[in-house]
Amino acid sequence: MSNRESMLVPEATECDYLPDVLTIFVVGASGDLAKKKTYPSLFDLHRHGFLISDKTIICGYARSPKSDEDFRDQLMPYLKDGTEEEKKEFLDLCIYRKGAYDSTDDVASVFEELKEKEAELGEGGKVNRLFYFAIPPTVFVPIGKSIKEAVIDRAGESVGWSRLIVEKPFGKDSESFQELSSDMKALYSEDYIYRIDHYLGKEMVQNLLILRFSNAIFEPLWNRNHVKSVTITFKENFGTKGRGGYFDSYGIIRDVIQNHLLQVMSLVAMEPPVKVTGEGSANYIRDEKVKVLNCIDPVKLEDCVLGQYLAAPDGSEVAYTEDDTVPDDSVTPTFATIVLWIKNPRWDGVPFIIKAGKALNERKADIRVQFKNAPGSGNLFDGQTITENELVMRLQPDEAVYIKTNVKKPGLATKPIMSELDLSYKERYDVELFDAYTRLILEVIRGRQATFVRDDELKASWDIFTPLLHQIDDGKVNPILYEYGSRGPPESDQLTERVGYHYHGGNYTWEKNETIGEQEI
Ligand SMILES: NC(=O)C1=CN([C@@H]2O[C@H](COP(=O)(O)OP(=O)(O)OC[C@H]3O[C@@H](n4cnc5c(N)ncnc54)[C@H](OP(=O)(O)O)[C@@H]3O)[C@@H](O)[C@H]2O)C=CC1
Ligand SMILES: O=C1O[C@H](COP(=O)(O)O)[C@@H](O)[C@H](O)[C@H]1O
Repeated sequence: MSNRESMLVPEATECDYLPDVLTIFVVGASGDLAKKKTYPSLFDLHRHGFLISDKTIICGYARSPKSDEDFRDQLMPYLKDGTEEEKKEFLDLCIYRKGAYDSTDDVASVFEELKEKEAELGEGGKVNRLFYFAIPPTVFVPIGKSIKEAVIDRAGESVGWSRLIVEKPFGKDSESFQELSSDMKALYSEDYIYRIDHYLGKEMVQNLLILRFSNAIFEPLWNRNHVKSVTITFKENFGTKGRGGYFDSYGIIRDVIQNHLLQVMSLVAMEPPVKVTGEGSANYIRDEKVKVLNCIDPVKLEDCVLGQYLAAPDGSEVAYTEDDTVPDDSVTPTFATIVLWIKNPRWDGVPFIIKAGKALNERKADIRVQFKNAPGSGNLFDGQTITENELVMRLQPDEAVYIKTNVKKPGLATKPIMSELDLSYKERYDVELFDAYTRLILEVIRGRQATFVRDDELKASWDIFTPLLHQIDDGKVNPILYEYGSRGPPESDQLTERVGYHYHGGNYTWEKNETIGEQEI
């Protein structure tokens, strides 16, 4: 058995749902998300043995008419990696039915057919049902109501669990979130609902709690006495790429900061939960995330820099406002650096810097914990440069954890240089890292809610950003313009420096698998 297989198999054997029939009902199956993420992830689960052909029904549901064959042809180009035979076997499981989202009758009539299939496959055994909402939030409640009346309320004794996966955006501010949340709560209790934030499914984000709490070396340092700043960065080297219509009414804060990056930050900053894995851990973890979010004051304008991208200097890329789907006078930010302050005994005074932008110089996401300088090091080393240690966890591309550390430059001189303790995943592990969606759908099937966002977490996160978002929506803040392909507005570096982040600049170069410099005597 290869290393790759050995890392997969124990997971498959943990799946106690496998003997039951599983019906997956994908609402919005004709849409972009379903094609690009939901179905490819279901395919991944199927070809790795997490979904069993003669126990699984996958039914797509949306308003447009389509035959099963047409639907399968549309999915085919999005299925990557597997063999043609694996693709065919998976697509044979996928059927498509048309219906309205607000029609209990339409959903009921599809389920009449599905119940027959379930009975055929189940041979009297148990049936579980997963409903995936790959739809805009405006239709969460209508389809939620139709499913409840047509399926959940009429579930017979053979039905085991029913679970709902819902996708962001969960509102646009505190008020719209509350409205959506109370409408959904009137239909479903919290244990039915799995709110996806795909950043929680990324390998390195899943690694955070293990790294923090299973190593004796980190937790004693993880506080205001030793940490100087924490930076969470998200950069994309492309613009809104035709998604300007959606993006313009959201902006970068609603698009990635209020959700993905704040989720990552709450895992970095929270107190240890009662349990990280096993029985009860989902609520223990989420309790701690909410607590830390509730210690953050709403963002003040002076703690943020907003930007919007211009065209590329060589003319190869157009400015944000030149996108046909964006109004010419839009002031929607495509870049933001925001400093958050956690008012609790662990973090009081430590800046948590969240930086996110589109059309920048590179694509990357990372977490950077910068530690304070070693006490007395200036004197000990005769004024030679000693730089602050940094623990960096790179989420993408190329997952890595490295600690920037001062060591003696190899050779005869006694000169400190910055080097790294380096764990690069590609070099260390021969294992397929699954897409975040694949991982998260499997977690839903296993009934593990820890990596899904609870209602009260969302409330707390909207409360942090809502006053700022309203100022932006009211046109009270003009973003600073930056060139496509740059690092964003220079004011961002000025802000991070002002709050205490120290950029090491030319003191450090990473030279993969190469020797460092000339030997000094
Ligand atoms: N295992 C591995 O794969 C390892 C890879 N490396 C690589 O080595 C390189 C250097 O690593 P590292 O030192 O961690 O990261 P960088 O030097 O790229 O950046 C460090 C931080 O400084 C910021 N920054 C960059 N330029 C400026 C500036 N002019 N003023 C203020 N802030 C600035 C960056 O912000 P911003 O992102 O916004 O530009 C980033 O947050 C990277 O490419 C890294 O991937 C290093 C160690 C191990
Ligand atoms: O949710 C979103 O995330 C993507 C970035 O996801 P990643 O996994 O590729 O980092 C972002 O491009 C998009 O604008 C946003 O809506």
